[in-house]
Formats: sequence, structure tokens, C-alpha cells
Amino acid sequence: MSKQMSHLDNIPSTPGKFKMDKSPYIHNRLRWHSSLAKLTFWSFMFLGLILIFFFRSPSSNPLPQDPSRRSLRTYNWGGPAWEKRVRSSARIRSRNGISVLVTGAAGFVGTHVSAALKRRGDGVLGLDNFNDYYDPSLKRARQALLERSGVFIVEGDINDSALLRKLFEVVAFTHVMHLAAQAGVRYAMENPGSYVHSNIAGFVNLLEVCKFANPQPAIVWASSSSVYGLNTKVPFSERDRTDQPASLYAATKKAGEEIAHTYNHIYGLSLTGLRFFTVYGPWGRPDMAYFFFTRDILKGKSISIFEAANHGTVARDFTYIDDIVKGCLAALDTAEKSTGSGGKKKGPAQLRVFNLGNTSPVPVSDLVSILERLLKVNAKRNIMKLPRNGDVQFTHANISLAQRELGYKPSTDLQTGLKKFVRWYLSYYSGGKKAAG
Ligand SMILES: O=C(O)[C@H]1O[C@H](OP(=O)(O)OP(=O)(O)OC[C@H]2O[C@@H](n3ccc(=O)[nH]c3=O)[C@H](O)[C@@H]2O)[C@H](O)[C@@H](O)[C@H]1O
Repeated sequence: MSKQMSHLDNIPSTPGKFKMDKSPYIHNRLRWHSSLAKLTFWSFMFLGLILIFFFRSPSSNPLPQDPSRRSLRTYNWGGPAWEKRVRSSARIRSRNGISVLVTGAAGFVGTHVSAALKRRGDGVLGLDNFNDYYDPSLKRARQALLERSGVFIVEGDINDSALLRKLFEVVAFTHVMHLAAQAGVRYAMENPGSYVHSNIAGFVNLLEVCKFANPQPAIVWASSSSVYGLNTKVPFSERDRTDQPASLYAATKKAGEEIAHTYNHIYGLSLTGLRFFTVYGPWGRPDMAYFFFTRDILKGKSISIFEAANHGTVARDFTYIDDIVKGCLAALDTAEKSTGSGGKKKGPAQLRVFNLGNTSPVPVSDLVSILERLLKVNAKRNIMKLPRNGDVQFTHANISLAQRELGYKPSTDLQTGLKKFVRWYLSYYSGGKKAAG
């Protein structure tokens, strides 16, 4: 080995400069050749091992926290008892009722929409992957709530075609309320892959299954106010440009709108996108500012309040959950049937986009003042420059289209809505039984 090493040490790094004739080892050429062959062989072996390790190792994934991994977890579904629960949950119990598959049913909006549909006698089946983007125990609590009103949530991922096909085999859903998504504008910098996985790949997968369903369902789905991105003209109207998103989240929602256009155009799927404006309320999302401000104010922790350049106000058109639910139900009720069958379009189908906002933007600092009054605790305010991580300075919805076509008329101001949220928050997390995550 030491001899071979001395040979190797003498191999020039640039083979072209290697003058064989002058080599003092010329008489050892044969031995040298065999060493070189061995070296080449082992080098290839070594390289191969590194490549195998690289492609199989989880840490080699450029998106280390990709929740698609979470959804690769196997879910138990199928079997006669499971099918019976699916059928029973989706059974229509009122005249002219509809049967709706609600994706993201254990989510904030999903839970409220599912409960409202069930209350009026529609058939509702939930689907959710219960991922851990935020505290899954809150999702489980929402699931328990729905369970009590007769809504079964199937555990599974919208990327699972076999599961989706099975659901459509068991139930002829008239509608899909598609709310499963990776939400949050700032988290997109941390985990971009999860947005592509849920908001693009998952949406396409769902549409692929819907296009083959017989009958094809009408689909209503959650887009976002964030598609207006860096627009400065207010209020935001559906006719405005949506080509300058400020976050990957916004870009995936915008992509969703284009994908919806394609599936409507090629396959005759009836598609309605709803641009939600910062939805808040009881059972809300702990990753949203009003929610974690409440938690941190109560804990005496300081909160960061963003402001734009030159002390510019950052404001949101905060929209209360009950108003959003009314908008969702109206969108389902006015959705026309899809026109295709067997994956083929038979005629033009409905394609719509609506703003669902509140039409009165409130500065974030005012939101904090309202919370202080309701919680009877002063916030420790830390004013910060609006970070360049996806946030836009303000949102403001023009809702005249939704008003005209859906009869949408939001009626809850931020003060009233936050009062309801705080009441829920205090009772849900009462006595420190549960820690707000
Ligand atoms: O309408 C939407 O489509 C989106 O609405 C929501 O996004 P946003 O409007 O950004 O809500 P949210 O994070 O609660 O921040 C609220 C305000 O607090 C400010 N904000 C935030 C954090 C902080 O630490 N400080 C702060 O001032 C912040 O600058 C902002 O002005 C949903 O999360 C998103 O999933 C999507 O549905």
C-alpha cells in the first residue's frame, strides 16, 4: 500500500503535462496501470455510494421540512365500515340539498363551512391530512366538534389519487368545497415546497379526479386576497391585475386561478375561486397575527407590529368567519353544473372569481388596541419595519361583484368579531388546560 501510495503521489494533477518517457518509474508501468485501474474502480464505487446517499438521504432534500413528507405517511382508509361512514356523512337530508366533499375540513374555514352545510341538511364529507403546520390538537378538537354534528373527516391527502377516486366511487358528490391548502404568507420563505405540494400539485390532483368523476362536481375553492400583491390601486377589484405577487403563497394561489381556467376550458369543470381577505374568528389559525397577538399579550410577551416606510400604516381588510361562510355557501348554491363527463368537455362551463372581504381596512395597530381593551391587558408593542418576506402593506376589497352575484353582504366589524374570538379563545384555552401553540 505504501508503495502504491508513492506512485499515486507522483501522478500529476494535470494528466496532459505528464511526460511518460521521463518517468523514473517507466519500468514499473504495468504495475502502475493496474494501480490506476484499481484507483479508478474504487473511485467510481465511492462516487456511486455518495450519489446513492445523496439522493436517498432526507437531509439532501433542498426543502428539509417539506410537509409532503408528512403526507407520505400512510393513512388508513377503505373497508365496508369506513365506506358506511363516508356514505352516511355525505347523505343529503334536506330537499334540494347538495352533497359536498370539503377538503381541509379540519382547518379553520373548513370546519365552519362543513358545520354550516350540515346544519342546513346538506351531505358533507370532510377530508384532511392533519399536518402539523400548526398545533394538530386544535385540528383534532375541530374534528371532534364536526363529529358531534355528524360530519366524518376522512384522514388523507389531496395528493392521494387512489383515495380521491375511491371517495367519488362511494359518493356522487355534486360539489367540492376545496379549502385544503398551505396557508400563511411568511412561512413560504421557510418551506416553499409545501406550497407547491398542496396549492399546486394537490389542486391539480383533485381536478384530475374531478374531471373523470361522473357526474363531474362543481368546484368552489379558496384563492386569496394576496393575489393582488403589490397593487396600489384600492379597493382591489376582480378586474385588477394580479401579476405581481409578493410571496410564494400568493404566487401559488394565482397559479391556482390559472389552473382553474385551464380545467374549465378543457374539461368543462365549473370552477369558482374565492379571494378571502384575512379571515379571523373563533377556532381560527394560530399562525395568524390576531391569534398569536392575543396569546402573547396574555403572556406579557412583546408583539411585533409592522409599519411601512416613513411610518406608513399597515392595514388589513379583516373579514369575520361567519361572513366568509355565507359567501362560501352562496358560491356553492349559485355554482352551475360542470358540463363534461368521462374526462371530456361537452360545452362551456361556469368560471368565476370573487373577492370575499369586509370593505373596511383596519390598521394593525388598531387591531392591537381592540385586543388590549377586550383582554384588559396592555400589549408590549415593538414597532418593526415591515419585513420583506411576503407581507403587503394593505388590503381592501371591492365586493360589488360578490354582492351582485352571491348576495354577499358582510355584517361583522372587527370590534364585534374580535369580541367573539376572544370569548372563544379564553374558554378554549381556559385554566391553562391547553397551551396555545
Ligand atoms: O388574505 C389572505 O389571503 C391571507 O390572509 C392572511 O395573511 P395576512 O393578511 O398576512 O394575515 P396575518 O399573518 O394574520 O397578518 C395580519 C397583519 O398583521 C401584520 N403582522 C403580522 C405578524 C406580525 O408579527 N406583526 C404584524 O404586524 C401583517 O403585516 C398583516 O398586516 C392569511 O394568513 C393568509 O393565509 C391568507 O389567507
